[in-house]
Parts: sequence; structure tokens; C-alpha cells
Amino acid sequence: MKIEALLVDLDGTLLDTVGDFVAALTPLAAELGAPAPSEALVRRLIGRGGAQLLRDLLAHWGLTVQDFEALRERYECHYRAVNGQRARLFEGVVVGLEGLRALGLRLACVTNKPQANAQALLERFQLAAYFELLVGGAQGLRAKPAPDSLLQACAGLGLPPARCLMVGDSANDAAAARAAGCAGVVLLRHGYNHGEPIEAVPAEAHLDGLDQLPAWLSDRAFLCPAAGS
Ligand SMILES: O=C(O)COP(=O)(O)O
Ligand SMILES: [Mg+2]
Repeated sequence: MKIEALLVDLDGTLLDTVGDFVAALTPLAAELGAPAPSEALVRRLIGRGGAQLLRDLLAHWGLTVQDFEALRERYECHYRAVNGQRARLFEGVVVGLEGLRALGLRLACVTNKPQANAQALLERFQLAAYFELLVGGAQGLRAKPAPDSLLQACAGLGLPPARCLMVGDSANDAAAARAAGCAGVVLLRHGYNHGEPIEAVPAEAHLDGLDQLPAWLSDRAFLCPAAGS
């Protein structure tokens, strides 16, 4: 088995976006009369998409709202206004993407973040050119840990999931990769995993950063595409 493409998560994998989430949630909390969420709390909640994040936060505050959809829309509006302003690239991302490209691997970005926000982030951080396609959160696509967005990315690449390896930062990425039938999953240690140690999530590898991935792949002939093939 050799892999031909990587499906790469966004939040917690390419970009540290926790500051954007806090900035979007702070005015929403004020509207609801709830305390501003701390960065540590938000870090534990990121990764299952915006709707789940809001449900988890409401549960944390002990609040219920009559019109959840309206709340979600207000949150998305706050988020769009701050998207990227506090985000930063994780160390090793560009070196890692360059190395993966040099190995001849095709890249797709697969995130629970709404498509437009994800696209804007890839452009803002000059990452867009590395990716053949981006599958973000959209209506009709169940968020990871469901396999929907990964399957859509594989279809877009024209590859069976067994030729694709998922790279992410959370148990959701691992579960989505298994459910989609991907070749495996590599997890990075610098992201968000709901407050749990990432090492507890079974994976083909746990790495400190994306810059370690090309060498890890090169050491495994079954995962590395034959040069020039
Ligand atoms: O939960 C989100 O909104 C984003 O999460 P992801 O980029 O790690 O999939
Ligand atoms: Mg993530």
C-alpha cells in the first residue's frame, strides 16, 4: 500500500486559532450574560465544528437558548469579523508542506471550520497554493468525527481513501480517518484534543510538528510514493 495524498486538518494542525475563537465568543457571551470564556476552556472545546462548540459552551454555562440557529448565526458573524486576526502558524508548517510537496504527495485541507473562513485563512497565511482542494464545514456535510468531509476530499482528488493519510490534532480526526477507510492517521502534539493527551489516541504516529512528517514518511516505503511514479 502506498499513499498518494494527505488530508490535512486546519485548526490545531496548521494554525493555532484559539485566539480567534476566544475573540468571537467573547461578545456572544456578553450578549448571553455569561462570563467571557477563557482560552483554556475554548482550547478544550475546539475541533467538532462551530455548532458543537456552542452546544458545549451553553452546557458549560448551564444555559439554554430558544433559537439555537439564530445564536449560531450570530456566532458565525462574530467569527467572520475576527477570522485570522489572532491566528498564527505553528512552527514547522511551511517546512513540512514543502517537504511533503517534494515527496510528490498531493494535499487536501479538511476542516470542520466553515469553508469561507478556512479559505480566507489559507490565503492569509499563504498556504492556499499547497492544497489542491479544501473541504470545510458545509450544510449537508456532517462534521468530523463523521467521515463525510474526508470522503468528499478523496472524491475530489479522485483517490480511494486507502490511498490517503489523515494528518490532524484530535481524536475526531482519527475517528473520521478510520470511518472513511483512510490508510491511517498521524497526529500532531501541538493542537487541541479536548484536554486529553493526544498520545492516548491510537495513530500511526504522534509527531511534534509537520516538519517531522516528510522524514517519517520517507522512512516507511509502504507509505511513501515511489519517486516519479
Ligand atoms: O471545530 C472547528 O471549527 C475546526 O476544527 P478543525 O479545523 O480542527 O477541523
Ligand atoms: Mg483540528
